[in-house]
Amino acid sequence: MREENSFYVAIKGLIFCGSEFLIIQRSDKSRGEFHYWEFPGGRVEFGEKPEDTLRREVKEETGLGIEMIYPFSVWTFFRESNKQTVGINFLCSTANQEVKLSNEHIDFKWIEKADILAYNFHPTIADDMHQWNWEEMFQKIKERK
Ligand SMILES: Nc1nc2c([nH]c(=O)n2[C@H]2C[C@H](O)[C@@H](COP(=O)(O)OP(=O)(O)OP(=O)(O)O)O2)c(=O)[nH]1
Repeated sequence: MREENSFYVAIKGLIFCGSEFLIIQRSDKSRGEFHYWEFPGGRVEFGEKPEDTLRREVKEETGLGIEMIYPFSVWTFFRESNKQTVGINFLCSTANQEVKLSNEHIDFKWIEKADILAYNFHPTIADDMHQWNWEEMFQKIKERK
């Protein structure tokens, strides 16, 4: 029998600390896309405000507290043909680089933008990253200091 369609909203954070931002590597316990690098965040639960989702997910996945700056991209992702996620990425900052991972991830790195090609992101994220307005994000981060 064909599985029902499902639909989620996800909020993810590009979290800067100084000129570096945080990437985390999915484990075997993730829902899919195993071992790819990604950005912290996750699905909105019913009744939740998106800002609260991001703070909750970032806390669960990394232990970090964040400041949210602005949403900079909107995306769509299909897992199989019947599970759609619509996502929003927020630029964020944090004062602290001490990360405590959950069992959904196996590694983390604080990297500079010049380093992204060294990491294996899911192709859909890798494609999107080239479209992001990095200049604008660096400017906003600089204004915060
Ligand atoms: N096109 C595009 N796809 C993205 C981006 N970020 C992002 O995680 N994805 C895709 C690839 C990820 O493996 C997938 C994760 O989807 P999801 O948030 O629903 O699933 P999850 O398993 O991480 O959810 P959760 O357990 O953390 O709640 O979404 C992005 O910026 N652009």
